[in-house]
Amino acid sequence: MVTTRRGAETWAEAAPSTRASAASTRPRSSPYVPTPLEQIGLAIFPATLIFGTIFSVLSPQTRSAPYDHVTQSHAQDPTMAPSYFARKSNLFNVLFVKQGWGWMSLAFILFVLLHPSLSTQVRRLQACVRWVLVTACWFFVTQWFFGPPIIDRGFRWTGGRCELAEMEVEMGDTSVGEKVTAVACKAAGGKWKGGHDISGHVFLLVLSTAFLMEEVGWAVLRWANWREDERTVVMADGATKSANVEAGVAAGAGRAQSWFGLSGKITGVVVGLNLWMLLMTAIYFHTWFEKLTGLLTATVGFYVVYIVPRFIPAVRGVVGMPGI
Ligand SMILES: CCCCCCCC/C=C\CCCCCCCC(=O)SCCNC(=O)CCNC(=O)[C@H](O)C(C)(C)COP(=O)(O)O
Ligand SMILES: Nc1ncnc2c1ncn2[C@@H]1O[C@H](COP(=O)(O)O)[C@@H](OP(=O)(O)O)[C@H]1O
Repeated sequence: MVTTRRGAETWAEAAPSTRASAASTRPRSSPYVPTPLEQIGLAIFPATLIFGTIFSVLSPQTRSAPYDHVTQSHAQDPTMAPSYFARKSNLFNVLFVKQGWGWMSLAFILFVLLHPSLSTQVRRLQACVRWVLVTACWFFVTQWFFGPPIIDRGFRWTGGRCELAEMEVEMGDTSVGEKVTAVACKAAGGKWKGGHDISGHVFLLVLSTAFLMEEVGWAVLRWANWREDERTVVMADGATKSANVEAGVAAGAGRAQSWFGLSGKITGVVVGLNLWMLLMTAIYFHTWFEKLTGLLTATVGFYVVYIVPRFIPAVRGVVGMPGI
């Protein structure tokens, strides 16, 4: 942990050798795990899921509402649902989460275009490369993975299938059982039943929030030099150094300006709504184990895009690091 703070001017004016030696004398966090500050940010996700799950068990209103394990939800009738947020048709779900990757991407694009900390083309390009990587991760897990997405493949691997609806049985239609995606199954009138259904909502909300926290958080933190960078990286010669040694812009360069800007504030709204909806999913939907696997799947994507580059210089050369 850093014990001293430098003014923007001091840091910017210091000779590179002075900066490098200051960096090398600091106690280091490991490049293989998130920094202590990141750990606090990331702990919000399991804490929200644990709190929501405990709340759902303790709340008399939620406990007494009928729950259907096939649809992963409480009774949807407005008179029986334990809350407006327990209904899949709630506007925050339909307009926000169901288009969640779009909203996150919009906030991110605005930040990349408008925030002065991303002033160079290289920084913008590397931020976009990281967006493409997390988007590919989202796409493979929830939309398509050389056929059905990973969530639907996992459901089938764990014994799930599309169960025939009554009408299809009467009509002798057995093709419904062979549907390999949840969407196709439900559209054909079947029930997507019997397997482990990784929570797509938990996955999407955690990955998109962690992405915005990394991209906007580190950029703003270095821009304002509000707190000194704790990240460390493994160099090509194997030495571990502060990420600052690779920084193109001095920490604190924007100290005198607005730290977040309009785009940073928009990101804050998206992050706030994401966390609220994560809490709602935690309280009203899915089993605790499906929420946990949603969280773990998002954690793998986060680790690959944000931690792996810290200890593999060649990867870092392509994807860069936020704020550096
Ligand atoms: C060799 C092949 C290589 C392929 C490489 C693929 C790389 C993928 C990269 C990009 C492709 C996609 C481009 C995406 C552009 C992004 C723009 C958007 O954001 S799309 C519009 C908004 N749509 C969404 O946000 C949908 C979000 N919803 C979901 O993901 C799901 O509905 C859910 C996870 C919320 C859960 O669904 P549910 O049905 O279970 O409730
Ligand atoms: N916070 C939330 N608000 C409303 N519906 C939610 C929700 N979290 C999950 N759901 C619903 O619960 C089901 C399982 O979600 P997921 O697997 O993505 O976590 C989905 O139903 P539908 O697919 O019928 O819309 C989804 O819409």
